Amino acid sequence: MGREPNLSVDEYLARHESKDLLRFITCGSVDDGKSTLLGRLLYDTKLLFDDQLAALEGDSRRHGTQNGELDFALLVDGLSAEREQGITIDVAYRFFTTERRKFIVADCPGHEQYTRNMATGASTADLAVVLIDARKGVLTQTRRHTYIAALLGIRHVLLAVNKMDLVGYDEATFRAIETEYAALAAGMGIPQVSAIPVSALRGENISARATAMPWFDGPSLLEHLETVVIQPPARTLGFRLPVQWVCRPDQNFRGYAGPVVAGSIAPGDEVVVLPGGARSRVARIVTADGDRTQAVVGDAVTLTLEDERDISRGDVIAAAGDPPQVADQFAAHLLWMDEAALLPGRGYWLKIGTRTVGAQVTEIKHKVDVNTQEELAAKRLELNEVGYCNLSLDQPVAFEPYAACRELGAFILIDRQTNATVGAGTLDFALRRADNIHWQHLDIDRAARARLKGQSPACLWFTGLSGSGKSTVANLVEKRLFALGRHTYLLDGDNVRHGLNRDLGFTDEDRVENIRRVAEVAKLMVDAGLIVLVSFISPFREERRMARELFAPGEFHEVFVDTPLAVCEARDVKGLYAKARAGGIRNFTGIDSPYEAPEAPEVHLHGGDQAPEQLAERVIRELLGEH
Ligand SMILES: Nc1ncnc2c1ncn2[C@@H]1O[C@H](COP(=O)(O)OS(=O)(=O)O)[C@@H](OP(=O)(O)O)[C@H]1O
Ligand SMILES: Nc1ncnc2c1ncn2[C@@H]1O[C@H](COP(=O)(O)OP(=O)(O)O)[C@@H](O)[C@H]1O
Repeated sequence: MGREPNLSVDEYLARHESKDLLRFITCGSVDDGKSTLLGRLLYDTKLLFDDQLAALEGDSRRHGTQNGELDFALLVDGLSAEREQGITIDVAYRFFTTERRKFIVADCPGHEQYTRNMATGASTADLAVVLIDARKGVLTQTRRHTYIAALLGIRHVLLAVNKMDLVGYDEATFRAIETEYAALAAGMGIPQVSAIPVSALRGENISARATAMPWFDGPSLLEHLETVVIQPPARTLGFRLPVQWVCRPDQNFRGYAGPVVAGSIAPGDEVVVLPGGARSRVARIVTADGDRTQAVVGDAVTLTLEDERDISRGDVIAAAGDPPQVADQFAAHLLWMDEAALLPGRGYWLKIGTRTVGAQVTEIKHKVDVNTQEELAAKRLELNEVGYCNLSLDQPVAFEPYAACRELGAFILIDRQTNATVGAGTLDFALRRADNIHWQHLDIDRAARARLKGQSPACLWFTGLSGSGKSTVANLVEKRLFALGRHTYLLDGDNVRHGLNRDLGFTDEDRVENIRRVAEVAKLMVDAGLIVLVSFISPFREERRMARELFAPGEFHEVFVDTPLAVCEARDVKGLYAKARAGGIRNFTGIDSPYEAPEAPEVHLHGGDQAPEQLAERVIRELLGEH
């Protein structure tokens, strides 16, 4: 048992390579006796110490592509990519081993504020140990833990009914909890539950069978962990390999390296590369130990193909006869992990497999109360909340429903500005809505329209606090352009909010949608050949970036009307600042709603220092290129 001291990591890996690996998560709180249970388990099996685990992690990352099953990269990959992204979600991974199996246990705190930690641990786990205090029975947190485990695709639960010593090792108490929990788990789609009565404190039924509970003839907790058979999902998929990198050591060799996440492959097999759709056959399966005649799930290999194909990181190489679907719109569960709420319509990076694409949540169908599984209406998701959402990606990706394949069905969302992992989710199915809508080709194109008007279409995007002078300056600029014979249109926040956007208020999510719509309108108008002036507070950097990306390079000019809050407040033409200060308006920009100043605007106007005419002149010079 355990790891003999003085054994090098390489020797250790070699010796234990052949044993299979069980990843599990422990759910429960300190009060349930989780620490005692884990402590005892690790003590009884003479755990591998944490610093050695750290060394092992480092080592297996260096040797990462070798065919070893002991791929610790998985610990930091998948949903825990937040490490790469620079935020730490506290999940303690422990490693131990017995004669029969190797184990990785993710020990996550149990309270509701740690839901995201639990999800991180659960995302790579095969089994969950759910702890219950025999005196308390099934609690709200039991429901929550089971729901998160089920959401993250865990199909096996070991229900450890702990503190049996405190209920006199009473069988009826145990059976009642077992029955109640079985119904709960079945309702959440967990097919396999094994209940075991234990006393972590007394060591009853932990590694050795209990003597105090002769009525229980099942295995001890450790025996169960050592012997439980983890069934793969029902449908066995064809070959899938997400390309991690393209290996080109010289002109003669081009290999595609990555993990085999489903199926198997042999030289000569026909493959398709997705999302592009190119086809070829496998020429060689290359590993550090030489060529192979076959690669199967769990292997990390490098493939070469018979034909030269344009393949890059993020593509999926798949069995030609049984490929995954490709789509850009999905229904998905999403667990929000960031202090700042998820805002539908905002752009995030989405990472699935080895691919990263731009993405938006287009709609929150409902959020799910993690404690009761009640479905509630929601316009945003706060930290640790779960929502069922529609997702829209900027480009199509190859995917599998999470229930069929975790590696191609799990995704994370990354904030585009901070690079932090802000959400993690599971794809349910592709939405077919966009399939039958094609971009209509028009013979009169934007260049033709612009030529007729004799001007270069552009978007002048004014941003700044309320009262900063956006409308005043934009208005002057439009008059000047009009006098010069230019075709223009001014979109003003106050006006657009009376019509197109009359359904929107001033919450963060409504402002995101406000800006998204007006940016799309501005884009159409630029397409029509106009010089469009947009005058909206547009307080968030992310949405201004989104607007900018809708236009061709050089077409979008961000004009920051930088007037100090005190000046705007002193002007207070509409009396709104006074109202906001008095508490009469909530979410007022600059008072109790943020304004994120532009970092690199094309034009930076100091609205408190210069007259509107001078400011307008600077904008005209920027637009007409007379600097
Ligand atoms: N809570 C709150 N916060 C900010 N502004 C408020 C608010 N409530 C009403 N108003 C008035 O609405 C105008 C801003 O609308 P916008 O569409 O430009 O705002 S945003 O871009 O969606 O943030 C803004 O007009 P301007 O003064 O022209 O900027 C205000 O007059
Ligand atoms: N550069 C400036 N100097 C002095 N007053 C200004 C200047 N720009 C605008 N104002 C005045 O400030 C008030 C608010 O301007 P407005 O254009 O309505 O701001 P916004 O559209 O950003 O809310 C108006 O009364 C306007 O006359």
